Amino acid sequence: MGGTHEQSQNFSTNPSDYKLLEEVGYGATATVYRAIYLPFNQLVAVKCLDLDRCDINLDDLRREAQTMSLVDHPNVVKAYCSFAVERSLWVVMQFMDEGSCFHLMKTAYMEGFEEEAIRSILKETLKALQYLHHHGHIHRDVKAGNILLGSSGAVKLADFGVATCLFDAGDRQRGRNTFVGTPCWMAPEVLQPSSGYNSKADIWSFGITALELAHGHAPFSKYPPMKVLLMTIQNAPPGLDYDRDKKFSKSFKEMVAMCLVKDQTKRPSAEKLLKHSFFKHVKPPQLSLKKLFADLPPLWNRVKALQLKDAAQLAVKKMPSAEEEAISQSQYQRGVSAWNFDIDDLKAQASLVRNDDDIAEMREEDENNFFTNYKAGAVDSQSGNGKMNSEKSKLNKITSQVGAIDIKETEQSEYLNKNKKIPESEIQELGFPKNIFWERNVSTSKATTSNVEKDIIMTKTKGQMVKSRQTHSGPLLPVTILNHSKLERERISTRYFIFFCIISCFILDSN
Ligand SMILES: Nc1ncnc2c1ncn2[C@@H]1O[C@H](COP(=O)(O)OP(=O)(O)OP(=O)(O)O)[C@@H](O)[C@H]1O
Repeated sequence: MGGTHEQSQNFSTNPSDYKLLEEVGYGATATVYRAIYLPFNQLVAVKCLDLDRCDINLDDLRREAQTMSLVDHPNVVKAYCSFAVERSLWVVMQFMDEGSCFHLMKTAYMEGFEEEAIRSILKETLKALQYLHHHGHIHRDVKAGNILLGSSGAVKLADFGVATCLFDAGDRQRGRNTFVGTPCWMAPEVLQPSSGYNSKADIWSFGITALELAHGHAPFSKYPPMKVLLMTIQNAPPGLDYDRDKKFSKSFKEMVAMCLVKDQTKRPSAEKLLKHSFFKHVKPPQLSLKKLFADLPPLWNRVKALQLKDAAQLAVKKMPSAEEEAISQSQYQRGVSAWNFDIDDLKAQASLVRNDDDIAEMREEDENNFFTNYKAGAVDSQSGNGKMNSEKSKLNKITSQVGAIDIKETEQSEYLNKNKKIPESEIQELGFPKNIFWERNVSTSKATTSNVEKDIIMTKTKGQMVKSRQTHSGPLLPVTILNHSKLERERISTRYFIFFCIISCFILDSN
């Protein structure tokens, strides 16, 4: 599949050849470490997939990882090898030292990037899609969390293949209370069992990703998955708004609108989209992207700070629904990922569809409250002194369950320490400008703040990964990627079930 663009020596499958350094990322099923491959003294990323969380078939997973190793394009993250280490699977890949666009936005660009940076990121991503589609593959998980950046300005699409397999084999077996993809990035035809989908579904996801990069969150991300499914089918496609998105160019708006056409046959191919005027006068990514990271601490400190923030938020939410919140956050983080759904959860969510506006409203207020209090009054312009006003009565109810969270500025770190035992020094040592997470969020619109919490990633424990006995290993072997007959069959039946749920909801709604 193309020429060699990166170092392609054989990497060993012996875990003791890899020295794991800091944690540089985490998703629903994996923790990613910066690591050194000792024989070559080369920096790599090691993605440790927790098989207990996934309950997957190792052979399926290895087949997908093998696919990744065959992909060879400057805009696709290269996987070197994979092997099992006790109850985890390690995937060794290129290290991208600025992490994902998703994490970068959560750290420092909560309202999204400027158009110039978006243009570069999208153009490089589109080149990756053009390559994959040309070779007959569908990525199926295009989203900001899977677009990785390097400090030199490199942009690479990640998670090709592995995620697909994981979600197929893992989630469905685990049943309720496990992770579910929120279908924010999912094309409408994926929900129509009769129509089938093809690479044009990636173009829809690409359009949604463009909106995610522009706003800091994907459209509909504040809603529960079932609601998103319904909105994707019923509503007009999301897009850049004439009024709200004045700062973006006409050609950007046009390009996004071309991707987000419900009729997949009317969507352009990646190749055609690359010729759109929006991508004509793009600066080299080295120029447009480098400045994004200019004043930021190293990736691992950013990731650690995000985890502390998550932990603090979960501490504030010590109430019966805290577990739900954690799941919800994970759902958002995980995204549409391979377009598979947890049937039991969808059933439960379907029964909530009528009330989810209330839920969303409550969450919005709750989130506003968190930031108001956590930032010690800097956000809540209405109350001035940080106390809640009558419009936030629902929130009062929540906070009374949580306990006193109306913290004064001087009490902020004390509060953190008391509730999560996070040393203040640890927060300061991360080297952030003061309140970096909130800098771009002060006095933002309600819509923006409301999505912050959804975008937060569940905190994960590092201790799950064991660096010991190797139980199953092997080099990556060439195999075909599209060999998912059993998985595909399951996927199709799942889609029929979803379709059935949706029809039921329509009937319920019309009654
Ligand atoms: N090669 C890499 N170099 C640097 N950081 C990486 C690399 N791969 C992944 N990451 C970081 O780790 C995060 C989680 O990785 P990944 O998305 O693969 O995990 P996951 O569990 O499959 O997530 P999800 O299920 O949410 O897609 C990414 O968002 C990114 O920030």
